[in-house]
Amino acid sequence: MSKVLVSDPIDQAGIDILSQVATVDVKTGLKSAELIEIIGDYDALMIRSGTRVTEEIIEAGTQLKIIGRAGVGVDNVDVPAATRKGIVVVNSPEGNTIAAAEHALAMMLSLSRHIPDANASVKRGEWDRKTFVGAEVYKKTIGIVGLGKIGSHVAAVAKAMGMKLLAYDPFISNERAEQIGCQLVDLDLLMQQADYITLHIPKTPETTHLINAKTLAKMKPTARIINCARGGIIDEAALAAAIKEGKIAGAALDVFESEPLGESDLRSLGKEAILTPHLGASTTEAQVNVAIDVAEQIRDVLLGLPARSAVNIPGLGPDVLEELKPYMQLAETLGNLVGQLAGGRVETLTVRLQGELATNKSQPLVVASLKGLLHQALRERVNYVNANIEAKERGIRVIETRDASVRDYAGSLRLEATGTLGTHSVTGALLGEKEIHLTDVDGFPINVPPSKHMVFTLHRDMPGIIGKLGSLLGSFNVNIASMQVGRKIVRGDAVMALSIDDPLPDGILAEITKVQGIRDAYTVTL
Ligand SMILES: NC(=O)C1=CN([C@@H]2O[C@H](COP(=O)(O)OP(=O)(O)OC[C@H]3O[C@@H](n4cnc5c(N)ncnc54)[C@H](O)[C@@H]3O)[C@@H](O)[C@H]2O)C=CC1
Ligand SMILES: O=C(O)CCC(=O)C(=O)O
Repeated sequence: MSKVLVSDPIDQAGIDILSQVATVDVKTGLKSAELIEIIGDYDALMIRSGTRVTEEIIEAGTQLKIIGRAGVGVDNVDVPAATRKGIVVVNSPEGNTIAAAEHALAMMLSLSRHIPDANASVKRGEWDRKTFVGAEVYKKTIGIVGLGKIGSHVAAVAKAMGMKLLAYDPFISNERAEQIGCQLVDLDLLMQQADYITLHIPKTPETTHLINAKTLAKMKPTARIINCARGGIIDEAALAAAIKEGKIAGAALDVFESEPLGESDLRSLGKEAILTPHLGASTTEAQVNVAIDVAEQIRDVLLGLPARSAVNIPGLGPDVLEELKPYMQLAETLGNLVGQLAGGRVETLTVRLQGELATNKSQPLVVASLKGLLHQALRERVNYVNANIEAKERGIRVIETRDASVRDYAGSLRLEATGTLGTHSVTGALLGEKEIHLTDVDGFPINVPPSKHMVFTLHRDMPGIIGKLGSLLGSFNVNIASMQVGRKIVRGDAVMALSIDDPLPDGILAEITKVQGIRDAYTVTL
């Protein structure tokens, strides 16, 4: 049975799902060295923001197949290191969207009405109404940095509260921003005009210290800034100084450069600053959502199925996966088949999306084709994560083409492999949405479902040849399950595809090619 390590607190709903397929150990608060010591025993690691998954941990995780982040940000995982090792990294892109957005909005209202400090003063026995005079958000301007899932929800609620919306997000179109009711502006203008600035961007090298002494200096003295995204996007020392010097009115922070927050100037600030201990996703609902979302993906990957929200599989989002899943299986099967027909080292793989398939994203199908192609060489070491890298390292050139005019089947996929031993091609389609059929081998039309063990021959279409091959296989006790011949012209060249019950015993392929009229023979195991 597989083993899963859960190294941060995760809702029981997730543990229950993992337990269906694995032994689950929950060990929270581990130091890095302790994690390195035990990670080698586990097939999967499930974390929240408390575990930093470094390259060292990934190197020590020799059995690891998947790292599941029960949340959005994967900045605490060395994703490139995981990708190099073929480890899938998944997250829960939407499970805590509402929780994080509501926390940011709660921070904005708390800041404008001094709720935390007013509450603390009443609890101390005071009744001070003058100190806590606040400001309304109605008709004020909110500047949203990052108009993704969380930023968009913040926008919708802020709009309903009567706020004017500005947004900075270089990756969002004006049309999308308009739909949300936001005016897209550059960061400078947003910093200058907003009364409340709220950050909803990932932490990347580009966003680290995006908000610094220089950008803070552009804010109005009455403006406040909220960070419920990631610590380190704001330069904390510069922020504390700006508040102390009265250059801005305040800040609310849920996330910090170093967590838990240690000694910091931020802690000495008064009611102008509100600090929470990374609570953005801490609602009962969000924790159930993310635990289920990520546990289901870990379960699927441990069962050999693809994950719906892998962050290190190019182009494979949940919607794409849903639509392309059966075609990915087709691509993988064809890749495996053409790789075996090609035999030697493959130098070029041409992936052609045909018919209706031509309008789809090609990247996931290319990755699946490469996974199949490399299967003979790498077995389970190749997966959707590292197939591209492995192909590149082997110098395999990938050419993607499309031909929407091919109409034999609704959608079909053609792979052509050129290598040291020549060129071979296979085409396949789905019948009844899921059933894979080979529709062409080396340019000869056929229509057979692939089976585990197959023999293909290239032969002359002439009387008696099928009988001779059948007798030969029979004499070696090889049972033929099905057989089909594909030809272009009568008595010309033809391809025969045979499904056999067991692997072809050693030495028989050479015997087959001795049959008069048979030029080439190949055996494959899929
Ligand atoms: N405090 C907490 O507990 C939580 C924090 N988060 C944080 O919130 C962040 C945002 O989450 P989502 O909205 O779900 O992500 P998302 O991916 O839907 O949206 C992020 C947006 O940021 C934009 N962006 C990227 N780089 C940018 C840049 N340099 N300047 C401006 N915009 C940029 C993207 O175009 C995208 O629209 C996450 O990356 C995570 O770090 C998420 C959940 C909970
Ligand atoms: O796991 C958590 O509580 C933090 C959530 C978070 O920061 C995220 O989802 O990016």
